[in-house]
Amino acid sequence: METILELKNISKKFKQQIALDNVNLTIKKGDIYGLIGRNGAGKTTLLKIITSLSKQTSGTIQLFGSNNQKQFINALHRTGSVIETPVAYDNLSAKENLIYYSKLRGVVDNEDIDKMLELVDLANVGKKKSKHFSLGMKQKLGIAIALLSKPDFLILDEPINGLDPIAIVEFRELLKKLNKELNITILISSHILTELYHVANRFGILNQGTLIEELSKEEFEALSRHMITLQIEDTAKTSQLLEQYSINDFKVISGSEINIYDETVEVSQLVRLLSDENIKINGIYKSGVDLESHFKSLVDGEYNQTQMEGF
Ligand SMILES: Nc1ncnc2c1ncn2[C@@H]1O[C@H](COP(=O)(O)OP(=O)(O)OP(=O)(O)O)[C@@H](O)[C@H]1O
Repeated sequence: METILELKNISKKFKQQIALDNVNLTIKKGDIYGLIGRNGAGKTTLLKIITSLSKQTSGTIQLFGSNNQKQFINALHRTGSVIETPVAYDNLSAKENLIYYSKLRGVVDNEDIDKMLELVDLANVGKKKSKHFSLGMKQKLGIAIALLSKPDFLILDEPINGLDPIAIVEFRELLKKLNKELNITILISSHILTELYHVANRFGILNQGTLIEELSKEEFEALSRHMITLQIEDTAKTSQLLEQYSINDFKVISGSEINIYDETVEVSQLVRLLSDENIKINGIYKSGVDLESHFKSLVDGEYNQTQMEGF
């Protein structure tokens, strides 16, 4: 899969303050990459560096495989972004804003503008000035402006911030549509993990300027699953027994431990099964980690694993 963005050892210092510390990150074509971090983690600084609004103190950026400054600038033309302040003009309507920006960028095509308004669901707002738009509408207009030059890569800084729940759902649908139908790779930041969880396929967790973890959606899903951990002496016999009782969603972790992910299985049922077969149980407990807890554990060093039953 083509690499769209590769950051190598990106660092940024503001006088004595280190805002980014050796960030390495790769985004592949087709990704919706969620960059998660608390306020002040360095998200905006990183996105500004990628889009050349700010210069890194050290490290390299490859955008669409660029190997020099000229190629990087060309690659930037394939990138659209909405970072920090909304760019729309308050006294212009959605359509007038798009006409203004398309003229500015030399890409005037009224048909395209109408399509764009339709795409972001602003086709019916008529002459309403953008200063009277809701936050969600302003965000959509910002995206429409960024899409005017038909980018292959879209960078959005906290676009979900402050939206109401319905606007969040609509916004996620829009991002999925851009990704699936227009093949746009997306980098999106947020300080709320669950906001990105439903839309992104890969995640990077930024904490105090350091990218502390990169995870795929599947890895996150595996983490958030609830499970029963069995500590027994005979994992082979236990595995056979589980299968015999159609409990197939389990994993042998070591010679003495099995994790069972099937949420319909009860601890008491397992104890009975194993006792009937004279399999010695050294320990059995239920555990689970939700996403926000995992995020918190990474940034705070606390791990919210609950031991509910054990002996
Ligand atoms: N121009 C600047 N001068 C000095 N320090 C800065 C500047 N821009 C950012 N910083 C500092 O760098 C750190 C990272 O800031 P940044 O805005 O990138 O974080 P963020 O993750 O985007 O946070 P938020 O979610 O609050 O926008 C912060 O400590 C911030 O104070």
